[in-house]
Amino acid sequence: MKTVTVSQMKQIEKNAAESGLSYTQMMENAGARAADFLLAQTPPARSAVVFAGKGNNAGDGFVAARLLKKAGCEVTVVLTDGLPQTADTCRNLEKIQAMGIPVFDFLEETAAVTAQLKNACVAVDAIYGTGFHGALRQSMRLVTEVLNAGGRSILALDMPSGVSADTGEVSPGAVRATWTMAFDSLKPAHLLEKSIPFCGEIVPVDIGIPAECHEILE
Ligand SMILES: NC(=O)C1=CN([C@@H]2O[C@H](COP(=O)(O)OP(=O)(O)OC[C@H]3O[C@@H](n4cnc5c(N)ncnc54)[C@H](OP(=O)(O)O)[C@@H]3O)[C@@H](O)[C@H]2O)[C@@H](O)CC1
Ligand SMILES: [K+]
Repeated sequence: MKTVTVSQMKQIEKNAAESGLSYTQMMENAGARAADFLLAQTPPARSAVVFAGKGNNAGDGFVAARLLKKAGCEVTVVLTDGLPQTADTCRNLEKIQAMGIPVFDFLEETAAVTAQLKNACVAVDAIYGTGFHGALRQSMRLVTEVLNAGGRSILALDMPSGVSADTGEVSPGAVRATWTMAFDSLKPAHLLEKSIPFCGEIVPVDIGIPAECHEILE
């Protein structure tokens, strides 16, 4: 798997979209790989709490939540940043709501979230992916503190939230993942000394982007 910057990744996704693989399908594939991974653990995940932000990273998390639920896993979703801001992510939130998956708002229902997390086998970090920049806000650090507490396994989607993909800069309060699933390509932060401890084990996954869409890198 190659290493690409965030802007190169955007170009690769654009090439994929132009070649017929929609952004919606890429999100579906990313979330499906995450669900498959958790179900393939020994023992398979029986309960999961998915922490979701407002960008496309959250959309991947909603897809994973839906597919985990379909496979019989008990799933709860926690919105950490209010309602989603991208069309695909909104559509995927609607789907999980239609399935009856409980959706909590972290700020309004912190106690309920903490209780759900206590009983969960695994947490999924779908707060920020490659779109993260700067530092985690103080209010978000309360979220990541709860997520990081308790010694439960954490699967970070694409990036642990609070880590900048291009530079590996780690914001105070960043998520400390057990595994980080790298979608399509590695990002610099997956390989940098300062961010590696926050990524845990890197799990590279194919989200269906054809090889020729990477030709900008040749
Ligand atoms: N392209 C695709 O279709 C595919 C993408 N995929 C997935 O999407 C991910 C990238 O998605 P994304 O570009 O939407 O960015 P994401 O990481 O969700 O976050 C953006 C949001 O966070 C916000 N924000 C950032 N920093 C912040 C801060 N310090 N404090 C507060 N807010 C902050 C930012 O706000 P803004 O910068 O606009 O102020 C914006 O609202 C990628 O990693 C992969 O998982 C896959 O599904 C495959 C198909
Ligand atoms: K993430």
